[in-house]
Amino acid sequence: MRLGVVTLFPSMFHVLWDSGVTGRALKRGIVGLNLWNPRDFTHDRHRTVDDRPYGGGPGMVMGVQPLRDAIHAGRAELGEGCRVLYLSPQGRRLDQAGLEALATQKALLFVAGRYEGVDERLVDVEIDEEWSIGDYVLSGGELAAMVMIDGLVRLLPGALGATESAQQDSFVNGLLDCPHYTRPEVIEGRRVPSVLLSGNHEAIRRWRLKQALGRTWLKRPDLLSGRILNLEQQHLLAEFIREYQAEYGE
Ligand SMILES: NC(=O)c1ccc(NCc2ccccc2)nc1
Repeated sequence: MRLGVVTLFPSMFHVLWDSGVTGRALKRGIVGLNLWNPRDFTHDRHRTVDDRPYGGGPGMVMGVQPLRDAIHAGRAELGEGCRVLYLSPQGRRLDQAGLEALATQKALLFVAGRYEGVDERLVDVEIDEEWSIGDYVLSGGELAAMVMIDGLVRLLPGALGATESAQQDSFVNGLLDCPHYTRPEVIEGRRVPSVLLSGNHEAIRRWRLKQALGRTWLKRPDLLSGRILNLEQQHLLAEFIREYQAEYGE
């Protein structure tokens, strides 16, 4: 998959090369990442990248010509089939299903807005999809783009080692993750659940599934309302609820 970002702060993206899953995927060529900075497409002495809003008011808008030229350069490099995504609070709310849909694309060009955003006519003409990573305002679209890139890369074949893919599975099947434990066996008098020390892999699998179902029921019942549970899952969740209510009443 080929990725591109149009951003006034390209140095922010260097962390993607430094760390873990994304760094390895980039080194292995599983994913490519190119950056285009509108400031490199300015022609005035001050390399101006912002402009005043029509209608007045506080704040500035991203200047049209440098941004448009940067987007065109990115599109030219990534190929005409690339989808141009704009990060903004007005966009479609990102979730795992959204990441999975985007991961099927051959090339994505993220446009990271700064200031008050981008001229609406550029959004209409240049942007294919608008995405939001949550209902809050950030100083720019860069961190939102990095969140999406991290989530996307993990879904590409070969990006995750055997160990990391376990974590992916837990949420991919739409449930919250089960609890995790490591040494020492006792912390502040709290022991590791004995099933995890039993070596009984089938019992451990069922315990982890039961915990994932139970925690989803407790913390995010909305994730359960939209899905069918198979017989084993129904049984394990019922068992969790029975034990929970015996323990905590209500
Ligand atoms: N919730 C998000 O995904 C998000 C994306 C960008 C952003 N800030 C940049 C910007 C501000 C206003 C208009 C367009 C872009 N803040 C939050």
